[in-house]
Amino acid sequence: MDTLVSGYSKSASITASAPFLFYSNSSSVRCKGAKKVLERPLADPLFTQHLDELFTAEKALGVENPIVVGAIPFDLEQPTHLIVPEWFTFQSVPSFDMSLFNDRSFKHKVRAHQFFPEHDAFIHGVNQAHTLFGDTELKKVVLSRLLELELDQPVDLSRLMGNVMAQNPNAYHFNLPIREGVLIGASPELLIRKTADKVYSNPLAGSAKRQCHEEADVAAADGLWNSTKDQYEHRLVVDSIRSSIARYVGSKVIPDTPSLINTPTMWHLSTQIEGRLRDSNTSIFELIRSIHPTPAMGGTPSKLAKQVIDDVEPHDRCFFSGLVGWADSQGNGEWAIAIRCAEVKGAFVRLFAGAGIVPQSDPEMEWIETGNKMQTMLNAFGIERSAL
Ligand SMILES: C=C(O[C@H]1C=CC=C(C(=O)O)[C@@H]1O)C(=O)O
Repeated sequence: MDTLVSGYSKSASITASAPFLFYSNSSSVRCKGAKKVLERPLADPLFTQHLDELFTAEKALGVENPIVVGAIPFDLEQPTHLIVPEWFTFQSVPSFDMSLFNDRSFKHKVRAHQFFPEHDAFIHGVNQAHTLFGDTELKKVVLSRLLELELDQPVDLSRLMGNVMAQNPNAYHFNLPIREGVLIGASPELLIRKTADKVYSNPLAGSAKRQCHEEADVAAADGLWNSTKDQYEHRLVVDSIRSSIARYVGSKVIPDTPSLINTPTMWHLSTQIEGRLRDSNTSIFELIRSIHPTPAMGGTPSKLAKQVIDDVEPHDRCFFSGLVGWADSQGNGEWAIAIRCAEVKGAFVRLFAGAGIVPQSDPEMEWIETGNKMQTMLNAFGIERSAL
Protein backbone atom coordinates (compact mmCIF):
# COMPACT_ATOMS: atom_id res chain seq x y z
CA MET A 1 0.00 0.00 0.00
CA ASP A 2 2.09 2.89 -1.26
CA THR A 3 -0.37 5.75 -1.08
CA LEU A 4 0.49 9.27 -0.08
CA VAL A 5 -0.65 10.07 3.44
CA SER A 6 -2.49 13.20 2.47
CA GLY A 7 -4.44 14.42 5.49
CA TYR A 8 -1.47 14.71 7.80
CA SER A 9 -1.48 18.45 8.36
CA LYS A 10 -5.27 18.73 8.44
CA SER A 11 -6.06 16.36 11.31
CA ALA A 12 -8.25 17.38 14.21
CA SER A 13 -6.97 19.19 17.24
CA ILE A 14 -7.07 16.56 19.97
CA THR A 15 -4.49 17.49 22.52
CA ALA A 16 -5.05 21.05 23.62
CA SER A 17 -5.22 19.85 27.21
CA ALA A 18 -2.70 16.97 26.94
CA PRO A 19 -0.19 16.88 29.79
CA PHE A 20 3.57 17.18 29.46
CA LEU A 21 5.18 14.05 30.93
CA PHE A 22 8.86 13.23 31.25
CA TYR A 23 9.93 10.12 33.14
CA SER A 24 13.50 8.93 33.51
CA ASN A 25 15.37 6.95 36.13
CA SER A 26 16.31 10.21 37.84
CA SER A 27 13.44 12.61 37.32
CA SER A 28 9.73 12.46 36.88
CA VAL A 29 8.01 15.64 35.75
CA ARG A 30 4.28 16.03 35.15
CA CYS A 31 2.81 19.31 33.95
CA LYS A 32 -0.49 20.70 32.78
CA GLY A 33 -1.33 23.83 30.85
CA ALA A 34 0.94 26.48 29.42
CA LYS A 35 1.14 29.93 30.95
CA LYS A 36 3.72 30.97 28.39
CA VAL A 37 5.61 29.32 25.53
CA LEU A 38 9.14 30.38 24.60
CA GLU A 39 9.59 29.92 20.87
CA ARG A 40 13.08 31.31 20.26
CA PRO A 41 16.10 29.56 18.79
CA LEU A 42 18.70 28.53 21.36
CA ALA A 43 21.21 30.13 18.99
CA ASP A 44 19.46 33.52 19.35
CA PRO A 45 21.67 35.80 21.51
CA LEU A 46 18.50 37.04 23.27
CA PHE A 47 17.38 33.53 24.27
CA THR A 48 18.87 33.69 27.78
CA GLN A 49 17.39 37.13 28.44
CA HIS A 50 13.89 35.92 27.44
CA LEU A 51 14.23 32.80 29.56
CA ASP A 52 15.37 34.84 32.57
CA GLU A 53 12.37 37.13 32.13
CA LEU A 54 10.03 34.13 32.24
CA PHE A 55 11.68 32.78 35.40
CA THR A 56 11.63 36.22 37.06
CA ALA A 57 7.91 36.61 36.30
CA GLU A 58 7.19 33.19 37.84
CA LYS A 59 9.24 33.96 40.96
CA ALA A 60 7.29 37.22 41.35
CA LEU A 61 4.16 35.05 41.48
CA GLY A 62 5.66 33.03 44.33
CA VAL A 63 7.05 29.99 42.46
CA GLU A 64 10.31 29.33 44.33
CA ASN A 65 12.16 27.43 41.60
CA PRO A 66 10.20 27.69 38.31
CA ILE A 67 10.77 25.29 35.45
CA VAL A 68 10.39 25.18 31.70
CA VAL A 69 9.60 21.93 29.90
CA GLY A 70 9.42 21.04 26.24
CA ALA A 71 11.51 20.51 23.16
CA ILE A 72 14.58 21.92 21.45
CA PRO A 73 14.88 21.23 17.70
CA PHE A 74 17.71 19.37 15.98
CA ASP A 75 18.72 22.67 14.38
CA LEU A 76 19.52 25.23 17.07
CA GLU A 77 18.67 28.02 14.60
CA GLN A 78 15.03 26.87 14.71
CA PRO A 79 12.70 27.96 17.55
CA THR A 80 12.41 25.98 20.77
CA HIS A 81 9.03 24.99 22.20
CA LEU A 82 9.52 25.63 25.92
CA ILE A 83 6.48 25.81 28.15
CA VAL A 84 6.07 27.52 31.49
CA PRO A 85 3.46 25.13 32.92
CA GLU A 86 0.32 26.21 34.78
CA TRP A 87 0.90 23.33 37.17
CA PHE A 88 3.72 20.84 37.74
CA THR A 89 4.89 18.11 40.07
CA PHE A 90 8.37 16.84 40.33
CA GLN A 91 9.63 13.58 41.81
CA SER A 92 13.06 11.96 41.70
CA VAL A 93 11.68 8.69 40.30
CA PRO A 94 8.24 7.71 38.97
CA SER A 95 6.15 6.38 41.83
CA PHE A 96 4.25 3.76 39.83
CA ASP A 97 4.90 0.39 38.23
CA MET A 98 5.18 1.01 34.48
CA SER A 99 4.69 -2.64 33.56
CA LEU A 100 1.04 -2.36 34.66
CA PHE A 101 0.27 -0.20 31.61
CA ASN A 102 1.12 -2.86 29.02
CA ASP A 103 -1.91 -3.21 26.77
CA ARG A 104 -1.67 -6.03 24.25
CA SER A 105 -5.17 -5.35 22.98
CA PHE A 106 -4.03 -1.91 21.73
CA LYS A 107 -3.70 -2.45 17.96
CA HIS A 108 -3.88 -0.34 14.84
CA LYS A 109 -4.30 -1.10 11.19
CA VAL A 110 -2.41 0.98 8.64
CA ARG A 111 -4.61 2.64 6.00
CA ALA A 112 -1.74 4.28 4.13
CA HIS A 113 1.95 4.76 4.60
CA GLN A 114 4.81 6.56 2.97
CA PHE A 115 8.55 6.77 3.60
CA PHE A 116 10.45 10.06 3.20
CA PRO A 117 12.77 9.49 1.44
CA GLU A 118 11.74 6.26 -0.26
CA HIS A 119 14.21 3.39 -0.34
CA ASP A 120 16.12 4.32 -3.51
CA ALA A 121 16.51 7.97 -2.56
CA PHE A 122 17.82 6.98 0.88
CA ILE A 123 20.39 4.64 -0.70
CA HIS A 124 21.36 7.46 -3.06
CA GLY A 125 21.86 9.76 -0.03
CA VAL A 126 24.19 7.24 1.63
CA ASN A 127 26.13 6.96 -1.64
CA GLN A 128 26.39 10.77 -1.77
CA ALA A 129 27.89 10.66 1.73
CA HIS A 130 30.42 8.06 0.50
CA THR A 131 31.51 10.41 -2.27
CA LEU A 132 31.93 13.22 0.28
CA PHE A 133 34.07 10.99 2.53
CA GLY A 134 36.54 10.84 -0.35
CA ASP A 135 36.27 14.47 -1.52
CA THR A 136 35.88 16.47 1.72
CA GLU A 137 36.72 16.45 5.44
CA LEU A 138 33.46 14.60 6.19
CA LYS A 139 34.01 11.61 8.50
CA LYS A 140 30.47 10.79 9.59
CA VAL A 141 26.93 11.95 8.88
CA VAL A 142 23.66 10.74 10.39
CA LEU A 143 21.02 10.34 7.70
CA SER A 144 17.42 9.88 8.67
CA ARG A 145 14.10 8.98 7.23
CA LEU A 146 10.48 9.48 8.17
CA LEU A 147 7.55 7.13 8.00
CA GLU A 148 4.14 8.75 7.71
CA LEU A 149 1.16 6.60 8.62
CA GLU A 150 -2.56 6.99 8.38
CA LEU A 151 -4.17 4.62 10.87
CA ASP A 152 -7.65 3.14 10.91
CA GLN A 153 -8.68 5.21 13.97
CA PRO A 154 -7.53 8.22 16.02
CA VAL A 155 -4.87 7.15 18.50
CA ASP A 156 -5.77 6.95 22.19
CA LEU A 157 -2.75 8.84 23.53
CA SER A 158 -2.95 7.56 27.12
CA ARG A 159 -2.96 3.94 25.98
CA LEU A 160 -0.10 4.66 23.59
CA MET A 161 1.95 6.29 26.35
CA GLY A 162 1.13 3.33 28.62
CA ASN A 163 2.57 0.92 26.07
CA VAL A 164 5.58 3.16 25.39
CA MET A 165 6.44 3.06 29.11
CA ALA A 166 5.59 -0.57 29.81
CA GLN A 167 7.50 -1.89 26.80
CA ASN A 168 10.61 0.28 27.40
CA PRO A 169 10.99 0.50 31.18
CA ASN A 170 14.55 1.89 31.13
CA ALA A 171 13.98 4.63 28.56
CA TYR A 172 13.44 8.37 28.83
CA HIS A 173 9.69 8.58 28.31
CA PHE A 174 8.03 11.71 27.06
CA ASN A 175 4.64 13.02 26.06
CA LEU A 176 4.80 16.58 24.79
CA PRO A 177 1.78 18.50 23.49
CA ILE A 178 3.00 20.27 20.42
CA ARG A 179 0.97 22.42 18.07
CA GLU A 180 -2.20 20.41 17.53
CA GLY A 181 -0.54 17.03 18.19
CA VAL A 182 1.83 15.29 20.59
CA LEU A 183 5.39 14.01 20.46
CA ILE A 184 5.55 10.68 22.30
CA GLY A 185 8.58 8.47 22.70
CA ALA A 186 10.92 6.17 24.60
CA SER A 187 14.42 7.44 23.98
CA PRO A 188 17.39 5.39 25.14
CA GLU A 189 19.77 8.37 24.88
CA LEU A 190 20.56 11.12 27.39
CA LEU A 191 22.20 14.22 25.96
CA ILE A 192 22.72 15.89 29.31
CA ARG A 193 21.65 15.97 32.91
CA LYS A 194 22.88 18.67 35.28
CA THR A 195 22.43 18.70 39.04
CA ALA A 196 24.33 21.51 40.79
CA ASP A 197 27.95 21.05 39.66
CA LYS A 198 27.51 17.48 38.34
CA VAL A 199 26.89 16.71 34.67
CA TYR A 200 26.14 13.41 32.96
CA SER A 201 25.82 12.40 29.35
CA ASN A 202 25.15 9.01 27.85
CA PRO A 203 25.82 9.04 24.11
CA LEU A 204 24.87 6.02 22.01
CA ALA A 205 26.13 5.19 18.54
CA GLY A 206 26.62 1.82 16.88
CA SER A 207 23.61 -0.45 16.61
CA ALA A 208 22.48 -4.03 16.06
CA LYS A 209 19.00 -5.50 16.05
CA ARG A 210 17.93 -7.65 19.04
CA GLN A 211 17.22 -11.29 18.19
CA CYS A 212 14.44 -13.51 19.57
CA HIS A 213 16.63 -16.45 20.48
CA GLU A 214 19.21 -15.96 23.21
CA GLU A 215 22.15 -17.44 21.32
CA ALA A 216 21.49 -15.27 18.27
CA ASP A 217 20.98 -12.21 20.50
CA VAL A 218 24.35 -12.74 22.20
CA ALA A 219 25.95 -13.19 18.77
CA ALA A 220 24.38 -9.89 17.62
CA ALA A 221 25.83 -8.11 20.68
CA ASP A 222 29.27 -9.70 20.11
CA GLY A 223 29.13 -8.71 16.45
CA LEU A 224 28.42 -5.09 17.42
CA TRP A 225 31.20 -5.06 20.00
CA ASN A 226 33.72 -6.42 17.50
CA SER A 227 32.63 -4.16 14.64
CA THR A 228 35.41 -1.66 13.82
CA LYS A 229 32.84 0.34 11.86
CA ASP A 230 30.54 0.73 14.88
CA GLN A 231 33.40 1.37 17.32
CA TYR A 232 34.64 4.15 15.03
CA GLU A 233 31.12 5.58 14.66
CA HIS A 234 30.86 5.63 18.45
CA ARG A 235 34.32 7.08 19.13
CA LEU A 236 33.58 10.13 16.98
CA VAL A 237 30.63 10.94 19.26
CA VAL A 238 32.59 10.56 22.50
CA ASP A 239 35.51 12.60 21.14
CA SER A 240 33.14 15.40 20.15
CA ILE A 241 31.47 15.52 23.59
CA ARG A 242 34.87 15.40 25.30
CA SER A 243 36.05 18.47 23.42
CA SER A 244 32.70 20.35 23.70
CA ILE A 245 32.56 20.05 27.50
CA ALA A 246 36.30 20.67 28.08
CA ARG A 247 35.93 24.39 28.82
CA TYR A 248 33.09 23.84 31.30
CA VAL A 249 34.16 20.70 33.11
CA GLY A 250 37.11 20.28 35.48
CA SER A 251 37.34 16.65 36.58
CA LYS A 252 35.62 14.07 34.41
CA VAL A 253 35.30 10.33 33.88
CA ILE A 254 35.08 9.12 30.28
CA PRO A 255 35.70 5.38 29.90
CA ASP A 256 38.22 4.46 27.17
CA THR A 257 35.92 1.81 25.74
CA PRO A 258 32.14 1.83 25.39
CA SER A 259 29.80 -0.66 26.99
CA LEU A 260 26.88 -2.52 25.44
CA ILE A 261 23.33 -1.58 26.34
CA ASN A 262 20.08 -2.92 24.99
CA THR A 263 16.53 -1.77 24.50
CA PRO A 264 13.81 -4.34 23.74
CA THR A 265 14.54 -3.85 20.01
CA MET A 266 18.19 -2.75 19.67
CA TRP A 267 21.73 -3.23 20.99
CA HIS A 268 23.88 -0.08 21.18
CA LEU A 269 27.40 0.95 22.06
CA SER A 270 27.11 3.34 25.00
CA THR A 271 29.46 5.56 27.01
CA GLN A 272 28.57 6.96 30.46
CA ILE A 273 30.24 10.37 30.82
CA GLU A 274 30.40 12.15 34.18
CA GLY A 275 31.96 15.49 35.01
CA ARG A 276 32.12 18.29 37.57
CA LEU A 277 31.54 21.82 36.35
CA ARG A 278 34.17 24.43 37.07
CA ASP A 279 31.28 26.86 37.70
CA SER A 280 28.13 25.27 39.09
CA ASN A 281 26.12 28.28 37.80
CA THR A 282 26.68 27.23 34.18
CA SER A 283 23.21 26.89 32.72
CA ILE A 284 22.18 23.61 31.14
CA PHE A 285 21.19 25.59 28.03
CA GLU A 286 24.76 26.81 27.65
CA LEU A 287 25.98 23.20 27.83
CA ILE A 288 23.38 22.13 25.26
CA ARG A 289 24.47 24.93 22.94
CA SER A 290 28.03 23.66 23.00
CA ILE A 291 27.29 19.90 22.72
CA HIS A 292 24.20 19.56 20.52
CA PRO A 293 23.91 18.07 17.95
CA THR A 294 26.54 15.45 18.76
CA PRO A 295 27.75 13.21 15.91
CA ALA A 296 25.16 10.68 17.17
CA MET A 297 22.54 12.92 15.48
CA GLY A 298 24.60 15.19 13.18
CA GLY A 299 28.09 14.10 12.23
CA THR A 300 31.76 15.02 12.05
CA PRO A 301 32.81 17.74 11.45
CA SER A 302 29.61 19.17 12.81
CA LYS A 303 29.05 22.11 10.42
CA LEU A 304 29.79 20.15 7.28
CA ALA A 305 27.59 17.25 8.43
CA LYS A 306 24.72 19.69 9.09
CA GLN A 307 25.14 21.06 5.56
CA VAL A 308 25.05 17.51 4.13
CA ILE A 309 21.90 16.70 6.12
CA ASP A 310 20.23 19.89 4.83
CA ASP A 311 21.21 19.00 1.26
CA VAL A 312 20.42 15.26 1.31
CA GLU A 313 17.37 14.81 3.55
CA PRO A 314 14.07 15.75 1.88
CA HIS A 315 12.36 16.47 5.22
CA ASP A 316 12.75 19.00 8.01
CA ARG A 317 13.59 17.09 11.20
CA CYS A 318 12.21 19.84 13.44
CA PHE A 319 12.12 18.23 16.92
CA PHE A 320 13.13 14.72 15.78
CA SER A 321 16.75 14.17 16.90
CA GLY A 322 16.41 17.35 18.93
CA LEU A 323 15.82 17.24 22.68
CA VAL A 324 12.95 16.79 25.10
CA GLY A 325 13.21 17.57 28.79
CA TRP A 326 13.07 20.18 31.50
CA ALA A 327 15.20 22.89 33.09
CA ASP A 328 14.81 24.88 36.30
CA SER A 329 15.69 28.46 37.18
CA GLN A 330 18.91 27.26 38.87
CA GLY A 331 20.30 25.97 35.59
CA ASN A 332 19.63 22.27 36.34
CA GLY A 333 17.76 19.92 34.06
CA GLU A 334 17.63 16.73 32.06
CA TRP A 335 17.36 16.49 28.27
CA ALA A 336 16.92 13.25 26.34
CA ILE A 337 17.41 13.00 22.60
CA ALA A 338 14.12 12.87 20.69
CA ILE A 339 14.55 9.49 18.98
CA ARG A 340 12.39 6.33 19.08
CA CYS A 341 9.44 8.68 19.06
CA ALA A 342 6.39 9.63 17.03
CA GLU A 343 4.39 12.73 16.31
CA VAL A 344 0.69 11.89 16.57
CA LYS A 345 -2.26 13.95 15.36
CA GLY A 346 -5.52 12.05 15.47
CA ALA A 347 -5.06 9.05 13.18
CA PHE A 348 -1.95 10.52 11.53
CA VAL A 349 1.49 9.53 12.75
CA ARG A 350 5.07 10.39 11.83
CA LEU A 351 7.95 8.18 12.92
CA PHE A 352 11.60 9.07 12.61
CA ALA A 353 14.85 7.06 12.54
CA GLY A 354 18.43 7.88 11.66
CA ALA A 355 21.69 5.99 11.29
CA GLY A 356 25.31 7.06 11.45
CA ILE A 357 27.00 6.78 8.06
CA VAL A 358 30.79 6.30 8.01
CA PRO A 359 33.10 5.12 5.19
CA GLN A 360 32.50 1.46 6.10
CA SER A 361 28.70 1.76 5.99
CA ASP A 362 26.70 -0.43 3.64
CA PRO A 363 23.73 1.60 2.26
CA GLU A 364 21.27 -1.32 2.34
CA MET A 365 22.21 -2.18 5.94
CA GLU A 366 21.60 1.43 6.99
CA TRP A 367 18.11 1.31 5.45
CA ILE A 368 17.42 -1.86 7.42
CA GLU A 369 18.87 -0.38 10.63
CA THR A 370 16.61 2.68 10.42
CA GLY A 371 13.64 0.34 9.91
CA ASN A 372 14.66 -1.66 12.98
CA LYS A 373 14.82 1.51 15.06
CA MET A 374 11.24 2.40 14.06
CA GLN A 375 10.11 -0.90 15.54
CA THR A 376 10.14 0.54 19.09
CA MET A 377 7.23 2.83 18.27
CA LEU A 378 5.48 0.44 15.86
CA ASN A 379 5.33 -2.06 18.75
CA ALA A 380 3.83 0.56 21.06
CA PHE A 381 1.08 1.28 18.49
CA GLY A 382 0.46 -2.46 18.07
CA ILE A 383 1.27 -2.29 14.35
CA GLU A 384 2.57 -5.45 12.70
CA ARG A 385 5.68 -4.87 10.60
CA SER A 386 4.05 -6.83 7.81
CA ALA A 387 1.50 -3.97 7.54
CA LEU A 388 4.16 -1.80 5.88
C1 LIG B 1 19.44 8.49 15.22
C2 LIG B 1 19.05 7.41 15.90
O1 LIG B 1 19.93 6.66 16.66
C3 LIG B 1 21.17 7.16 17.10
C4 LIG B 1 21.33 6.61 18.46
C5 LIG B 1 21.89 5.36 18.65
C6 LIG B 1 22.55 4.72 17.61
C7 LIG B 1 22.71 5.32 16.40
C8 LIG B 1 23.41 4.62 15.28
O2 LIG B 1 23.93 3.52 15.51
O3 LIG B 1 23.43 5.12 14.17
C9 LIG B 1 22.25 6.71 16.14
O4 LIG B 1 23.37 7.54 16.24
C10 LIG B 1 17.68 6.94 15.91
O5 LIG B 1 17.34 6.04 16.66
O6 LIG B 1 16.86 7.52 15.15
